[in-house]
Amino acid sequence: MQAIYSTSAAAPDYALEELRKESTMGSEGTTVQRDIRRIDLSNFAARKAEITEQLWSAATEIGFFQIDHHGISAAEIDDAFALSESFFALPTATKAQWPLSRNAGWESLSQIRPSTGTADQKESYQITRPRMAGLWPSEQELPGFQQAALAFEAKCWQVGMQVLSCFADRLGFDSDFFARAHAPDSPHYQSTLRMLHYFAQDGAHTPGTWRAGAHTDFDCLTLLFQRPGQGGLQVLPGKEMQGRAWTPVEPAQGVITCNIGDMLMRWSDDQLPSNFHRVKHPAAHEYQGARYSLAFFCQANEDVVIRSPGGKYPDITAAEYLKQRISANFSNKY
Ligand SMILES: O=C(O)CCC(=O)C(=O)O
Ligand SMILES: [Fe+2]
Repeated sequence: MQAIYSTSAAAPDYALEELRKESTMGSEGTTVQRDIRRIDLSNFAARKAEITEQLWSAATEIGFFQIDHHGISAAEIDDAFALSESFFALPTATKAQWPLSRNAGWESLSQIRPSTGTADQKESYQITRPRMAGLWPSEQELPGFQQAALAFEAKCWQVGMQVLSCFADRLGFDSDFFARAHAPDSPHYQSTLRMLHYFAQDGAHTPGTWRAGAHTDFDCLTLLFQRPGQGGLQVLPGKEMQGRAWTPVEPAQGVITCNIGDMLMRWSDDQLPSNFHRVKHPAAHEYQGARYSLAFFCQANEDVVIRSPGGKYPDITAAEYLKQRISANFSNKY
């Protein structure tokens, strides 16, 4: 795979500070255990003030955290993984009918992170509601897929908006501010459900490659589902970024790992830090099989203007913001 970007002297001149930062993050670094906070969302309406305090301190101090009792059952998560596995089991020629464009459709070995300059060793299928014309498997190819995938996407949206409503309260916006900014019935909706399949490890990996190279997410908030036994995710807390000491996030049944993304970092005048994360190849003594994960990216609708309370950054529409980030990862895919 030809690298488009490298981290050498020829590194491109990125317009956004977020991209410049990312282009320096490709090195191996070290690993260190850190406590990963788990926040219980049960009885959300009655406990919202308490949950908000816990989310806010985890998000401002660290930038990633886990939630449980969030309203998506373990069985629903298992079903979503089964759906994703059935999709990736389709023949390559079938999946190639639905090529990725603007966060919708299928790609394989095509995402080149500014941090590494090499392609992630994975395939993914992304669902962005208004952009799916011609990109769904037919009922013959995968019966019930579209309906089940959209139902799961809607559940993720609900959870994402609950968490964001807590941040809205603390940022001085009204509680529904982010739900309006991510309104799913708008033609400008651009939140994305991403199914990911990291290939089984077949011998030693090519040096310099990653299952997913180090990056911060482009969005406001990411909900990430992992399968027990299929680890590899490592995170770097925003405030401790300079130390390059990565922390493994072990998968746990029913739990959602959450990241703050760059869009919300900007929207909060940097109060809520995004954090770098990556997916490493399994070590020789670890499970070598395929890894599946599911990510839901809360990305404000295209027509929404990102204007932070303190005005630290100039206004930018969510459309323009994502366009710059996606263009730096996928050549000609926006
Ligand atoms: O698969 C994972 O665990 C992480 C995926 C990820 O970080 C992404 O797609 O942005
Ligand atoms: Fe990510």
